[in-house]
Amino acid sequence: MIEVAAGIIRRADKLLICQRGADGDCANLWEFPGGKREAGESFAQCLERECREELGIRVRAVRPVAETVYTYPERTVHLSFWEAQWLEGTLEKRVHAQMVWVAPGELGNYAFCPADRDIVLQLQKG
Ligand SMILES: Nc1nc2c([nH]c(=O)n2[C@H]2C[C@H](O)[C@@H](COP(=O)(O)OP(=O)(O)OP(=O)(O)O)O2)c(=O)[nH]1
Repeated sequence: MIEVAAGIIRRADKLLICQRGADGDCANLWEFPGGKREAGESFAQCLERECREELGIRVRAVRPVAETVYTYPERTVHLSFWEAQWLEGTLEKRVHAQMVWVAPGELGNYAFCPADRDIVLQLQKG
């Protein structure tokens, strides 16, 4: 099972969502930024590292908000979603096709990774 941490990062009542690139898993679909946990890392440390590496920002993982296990045709992922606080840095589009801030009510306009269905529904409720 692949373990992944993903962050719910808020700014002025909006959430940061990112579109995955055209190659690889969940190509072109939207996600919450994060990535695969490495050996010896907690989910919180993983999220903080991935945000540094992939977005160029420093965040603090504040609290876990949801857990999902989802089986794609090729693999099963265990996703740990965390509320994260932006500490410093400016967003840099290093790996994603797009990064946008959206109001929770607008999340339905984006095609998310299938594993994100429940967290998206939860966030839409506010
Ligand atoms: N980051 C993230 N990944 C998600 C979400 N939903 C979802 O199904 N995934 C899946 C897509 C991928 O199969 C996996 C994350 O792996 P990844 O390829 O982004 O991880 P990574 O940044 O560590 O990449 P790499 O080093 O393996 O290239 O989790 C989500 O909301 N955020």
